[in-house]
Amino acid sequence: MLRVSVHCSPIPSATQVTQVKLGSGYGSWTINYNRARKSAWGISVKSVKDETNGGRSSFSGSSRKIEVPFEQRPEEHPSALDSFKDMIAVAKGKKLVLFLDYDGTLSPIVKDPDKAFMSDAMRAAVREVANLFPTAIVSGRSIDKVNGFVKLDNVVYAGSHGMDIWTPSGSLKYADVGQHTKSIDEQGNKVVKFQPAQEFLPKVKEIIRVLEQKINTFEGATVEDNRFCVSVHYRNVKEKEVGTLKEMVHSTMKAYPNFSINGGKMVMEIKPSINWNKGRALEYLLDTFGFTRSGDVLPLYIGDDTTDEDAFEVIRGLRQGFPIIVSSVPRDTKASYSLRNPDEVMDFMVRLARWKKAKSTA
Ligand SMILES: O=P(O)(O)OC[C@H]1O[C@H](O[C@H]2O[C@H](CO)[C@@H](O)[C@H](O)[C@H]2O)[C@H](O)[C@@H](O)[C@@H]1O
Repeated sequence: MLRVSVHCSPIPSATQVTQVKLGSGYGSWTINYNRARKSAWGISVKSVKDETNGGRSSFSGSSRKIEVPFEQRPEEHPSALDSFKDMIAVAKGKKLVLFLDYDGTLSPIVKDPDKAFMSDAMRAAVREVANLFPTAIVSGRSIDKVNGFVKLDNVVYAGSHGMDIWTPSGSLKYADVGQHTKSIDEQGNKVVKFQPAQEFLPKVKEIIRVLEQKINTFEGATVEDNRFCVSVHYRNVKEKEVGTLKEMVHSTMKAYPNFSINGGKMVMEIKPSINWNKGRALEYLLDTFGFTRSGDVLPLYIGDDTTDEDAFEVIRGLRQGFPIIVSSVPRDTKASYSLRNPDEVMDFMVRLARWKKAKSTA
């Protein structure tokens, strides 16, 4: 008899995994979920024990992630492409505002963060929607970097996970939260910069210096300066060294109690511990776009990573709008819709633009 131990994140209730089937050999697994539960995602097989064989483990080593085909996507996160008609029916007569994350949303995830370029076709799609709807790019990167990738001047940018927002007008409503600085950009346009983590800048620079020295012993590890935040990348670090690298970062950061560490896609995101995130950035931007307390605004946020969840949560709280997760596998998320990858994001934007133009012509 084979007994399979499954590791789940988060830990499921006994009824959550309803059936486990083994395929031929130990490499093929089918796990059926209890779809009534929303959070049974991210299941991985930890071990297989053959009880006829003295209980010896037949599969060992690191746990194997089970990728559940998206066809099994629970209905509460339907495809935004398949649901397009329903979504535009809701959007009729309302004002759509677009928020787009960068890495993993507009550009595919690649090994080298400096080479996460977006395609020309994607840029054309973003330019097009931004001509039709107020559009913001909300990224964990520094504004300079994300601007360098996107290269569009008809969008507004929020970098450093929303801790650096550049808009034409700023929002006086948030004056007590952070500093507004007026300046002129390279094209000669007026820019108001909102930077609620200004005071942390010297410490951020210090953290970068310290971590850059310490990661030298970890081949493949890099530290990315995201201006008000720091990313420690371990995508290219040997698997067996990742744990030690993470411990090193956690122990280094004990000297900086005013900062927090969050996990992302093979990255540790270090951020000032202030009550500000991509969700609050979304609220700020809605305000600068002129939609505070507007009952007919529909924020549409597309993002792929953990820090985007704050924005999904805000949209859910507003009870109006579309939070969309980009993922090829089911995930535990606060999003209501899903798209599998940046190609689907592009298709979605193209359809959105086509719909808006057809509607305007009509
Ligand atoms: O908010 P985002 O725009 O999605 O930024 C989040 C982080 O994205 C980048 O890292 C991720 O993408 C890299 C390029 O594809 C990939 O190599 C890395 O493993 C991913 O974690 C960026 O480099 C980080 O600084 C951002 O915080």
